[in-house]
Amino acid sequence: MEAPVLAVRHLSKRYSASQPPALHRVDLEVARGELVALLGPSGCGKTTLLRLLAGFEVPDEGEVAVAGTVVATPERQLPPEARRLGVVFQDYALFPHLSVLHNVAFGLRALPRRQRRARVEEVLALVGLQDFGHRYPHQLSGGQQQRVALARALAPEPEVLLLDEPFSNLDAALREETRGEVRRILKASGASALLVTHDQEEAMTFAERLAIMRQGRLEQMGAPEAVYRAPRNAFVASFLGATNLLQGIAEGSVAHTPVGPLELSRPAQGPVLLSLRPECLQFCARGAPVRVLSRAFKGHDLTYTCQLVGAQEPCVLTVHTGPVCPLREGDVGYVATAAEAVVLEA
Ligand SMILES: Nc1ncnc2c1ncn2[C@@H]1O[C@H](COP(=O)(O)OP(=O)(O)OP(=O)(O)O)[C@@H](O)[C@H]1O
Repeated sequence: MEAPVLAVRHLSKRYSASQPPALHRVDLEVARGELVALLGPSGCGKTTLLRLLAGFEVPDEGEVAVAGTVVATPERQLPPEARRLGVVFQDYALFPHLSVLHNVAFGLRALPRRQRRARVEEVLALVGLQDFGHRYPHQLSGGQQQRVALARALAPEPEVLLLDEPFSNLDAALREETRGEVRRILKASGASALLVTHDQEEAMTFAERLAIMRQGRLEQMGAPEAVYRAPRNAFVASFLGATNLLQGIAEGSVAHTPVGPLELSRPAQGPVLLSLRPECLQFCARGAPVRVLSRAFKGHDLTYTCQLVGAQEPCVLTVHTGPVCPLREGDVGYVATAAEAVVLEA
């Protein structure tokens, strides 16, 4: 099997002795041609990891290898420009006084003129901006500037692209469109990329694999659907989409919970913590009685927040339904489950 194009081993970084480490023994690999998203809440260490990869910080422990070459250890670091990494920043960081052509040619100064021209034309065509070479950044829309930044980063044919929250400056509609476009361009060019984001939907739609971080540690890695369906713990379950966390008592493949007996993702005995996604609960003619606390209509679906009636401990449930459901605030309905509950802690 081919070696990973990016390999991070046991990487740690602490900014000050009085603070917990910003990054603690992180292991992460990106395969050639793979799109990976690094996802986590604010302050979890995403930017720190990116800065260590790019060569803007020095690790305390561990190493970074790009295409089999070690580029950073605590003792020895290659300079950023020698790491064969491309970076697309949140604010694009285009040179305002240079035309699109010159922005894209910036990293190609070592190439002979004719080759440089050909490569610039090639990447501008790849991002669909072949007719914009003579414009300046301020004459472009946000989405177009983003594509210029991408073309500039791709031009020197980096081994891996690091994308630092690249869509966060775009408004919602443009963000989705640009994200799809950038993904298409990266797949078409066979690029390998690590996208840093705190946006779950962005990570899930963009990446083939997610790396979920919390407090400087990697919590779980896997394909978006696999992580969504089988989160390893309560943090991952709640961070990647909404979920209901329920206590229960397991007896083999079933657990007794405040919403009734639930089928389990794996057998367990005794006290368990379970995750049940809102779309796995349905309003039915029979089931656990709930009172509707709030109802949010979102066009294509509805989100209900409900309180279980008659439970010993207060129990609030989130339920997702299709766009048509008559239950209103204050109504009593009945919920039943339509899927297995995921065992998080047994
Ligand atoms: N230069 C620095 N000096 C001291 N502490 C820092 C420095 N940079 C980051 N930190 C701390 O390290 C931790 C991780 O920060 P980091 O910026 O890597 O997180 P992040 O996941 O990128 O957050 P965000 O999504 O808000 O950008 C935080 O507690 C932060 O306060």
